[in-house]
Amino acid sequence: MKKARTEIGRNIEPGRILQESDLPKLPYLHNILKETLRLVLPMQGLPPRASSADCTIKATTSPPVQCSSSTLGDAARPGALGRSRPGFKPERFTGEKEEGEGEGFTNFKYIPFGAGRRRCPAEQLGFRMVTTVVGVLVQCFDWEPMSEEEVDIKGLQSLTVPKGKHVMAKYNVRECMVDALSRL
Ligand code: HEM
Repeated sequence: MKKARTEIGRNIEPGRILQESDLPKLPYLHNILKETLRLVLPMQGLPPRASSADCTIKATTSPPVQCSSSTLGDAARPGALGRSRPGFKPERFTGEKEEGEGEGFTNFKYIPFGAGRRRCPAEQLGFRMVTTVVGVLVQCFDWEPMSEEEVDIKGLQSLTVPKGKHVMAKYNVRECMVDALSRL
């Protein structure tokens, strides 16, 4: 949060609430969202797929088949960027590369929006909406957890993944943003 706030402070004029058009200036904030989606997928399963004709992949042909839903949670398989890599580290999406990581995380190692033809058509929209909201919350308010307990990130089983346990936090409007917020 401190790093995001520093980035916002450096790039947005004092007292102005950030907006969507500022996002290109806030790459660290964007990386926070990417890292969050790596660790906690809002949608765990993909809709089931069925092929309507024979399908040949590398010399193996299979007949039309209904595939069960593959889970995005499989992103935790070896070599992928899933939860097997612990720790919250937005920097992994920038220059600091670990083995197998890098620009864009290709080879299906990072697929919170699915992959292929049916991938989420609103990836850009979703990212921009959520990044703007999180950016404004960080810019305008001081946040404190209500307890020292580690946040339980487990979600409930469902198509999207509502949190099992709500996160309780206290917030205060930051002095420097009072005017801007009162003009809304
Ligand atoms: C952070 C936000 C979002 C995430 C993580 C997300 C994730 C996903 C995933 C994993 C899929 C399944 C892809 C597949 O089957 O391969 C999907 C599909 C889809 N999403 Fe999103 N999504 C997000 C936001 C949105 C928003 C804001 C919209 C609409 C305004 C949207 C519209 C759709 C639609 C229409 C599909 C079905 C695409 C198809 O079957 O061809 N999504 N999304």
